[in-house]
Amino acid sequence: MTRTPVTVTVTGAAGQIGYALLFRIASGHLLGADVPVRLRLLEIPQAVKAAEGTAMELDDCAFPLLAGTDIFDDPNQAFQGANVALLVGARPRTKGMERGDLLEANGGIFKPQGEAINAGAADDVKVLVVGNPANTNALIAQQHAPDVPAERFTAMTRLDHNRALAQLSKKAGVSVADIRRMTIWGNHSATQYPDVFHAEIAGKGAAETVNDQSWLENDFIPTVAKRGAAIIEARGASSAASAASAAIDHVHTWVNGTADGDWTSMAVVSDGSYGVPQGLISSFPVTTKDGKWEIVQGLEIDDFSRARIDASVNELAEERDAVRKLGLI
Ligand SMILES: NC(=O)c1ccc[n+]([C@@H]2O[C@H](COP(=O)([O-])OP(=O)(O)OC[C@H]3O[C@@H](n4cnc5c(N)ncnc54)[C@H](O)[C@@H]3O)[C@@H](O)[C@H]2O)c1
Ligand SMILES: O=C(O)C[C@H](O)C(=O)O
Repeated sequence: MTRTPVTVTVTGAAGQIGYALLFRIASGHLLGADVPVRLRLLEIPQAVKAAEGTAMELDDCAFPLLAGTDIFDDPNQAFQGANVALLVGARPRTKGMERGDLLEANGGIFKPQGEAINAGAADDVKVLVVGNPANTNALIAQQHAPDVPAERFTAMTRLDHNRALAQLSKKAGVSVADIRRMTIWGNHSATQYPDVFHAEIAGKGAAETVNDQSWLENDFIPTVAKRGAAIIEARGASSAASAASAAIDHVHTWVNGTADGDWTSMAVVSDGSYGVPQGLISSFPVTTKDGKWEIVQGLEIDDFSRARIDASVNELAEERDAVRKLGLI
């Protein structure tokens, strides 16, 4: 193998998403089947031993693309030279706990991690925040990395996007591969707005094809938006394999590009598009090319969609104000 390995830092490596994620990164699903990777894992001191166990298993898989695994309990070391940073480690929401309660618990984690990325990551670093509340955690990290271009900080709504594809494909009796241009707007929370009004099924408008406004309003939107809570209720733990799979999809699409005529959903720093206040990390329809994303412009937003986008964006603004009050940004 002649190519220089890409350094991928994963936080929360000993957690349940970490366990579902690391093997797929090491086997080439994150960056491509010809791209060697070097893993740098970050855990809290109490979980380092468990991360070492996972690293032993990674060794035992004999992945040809895996150039090595190092484990740290210090963010400054873990993010050293990172080309891709997956910020997964956080406190997961447990039964009965609201996401808002997580702000204070998790905010403190993302400030030092942003600083460490600023200090030591590679010039081309791409950051994906998975740990909840993902959008606002990404904002905190981004605000503490002034030397890294803001557009390199993203948060994950790809799981919501994939959930929306799955629900629509079932309703329409088509494969997910037949659906294009799905959009998640706003926050990765129950206020998110999964929007099918620009989506297409086999080239035709998805909303017209389904032709069931009551299903869209009363079934599709709440099912997608509350799927995280439904998984917690059913499993007694938050989604892990599907979250890991979505993280792989997010970075793979960011690096390798969206298909012609299609887009994806990513929470990215707003430039004011669609009335989303500048600076908030909000989910938008985006295209990607050559490792860069762009917000899809010019979509018509009707009153139904406008109200839902505004509700989710208002929640993001409230979260931003709350972390500002806590001195986290
Ligand atoms: N954005 C999404 O779509 C999405 C989907 C599912 C889960 N999540 C979130 O992802 C996060 C991780 O979920 P999980 O199920 O893997 O949780 P988990 O509790 O199984 O694992 C979290 C891991 O993070 C570690 N950790 C805690 N603080 C850390 C720190 N400061 N630095 C490094 N590691 C740290 C913990 O030791 C633990 O091993 C949660 O916040 C969860 O809510 C997000
Ligand atoms: O922890 C959660 O809120 C659930 C998670 O974000 C999910 O969408 O599955």
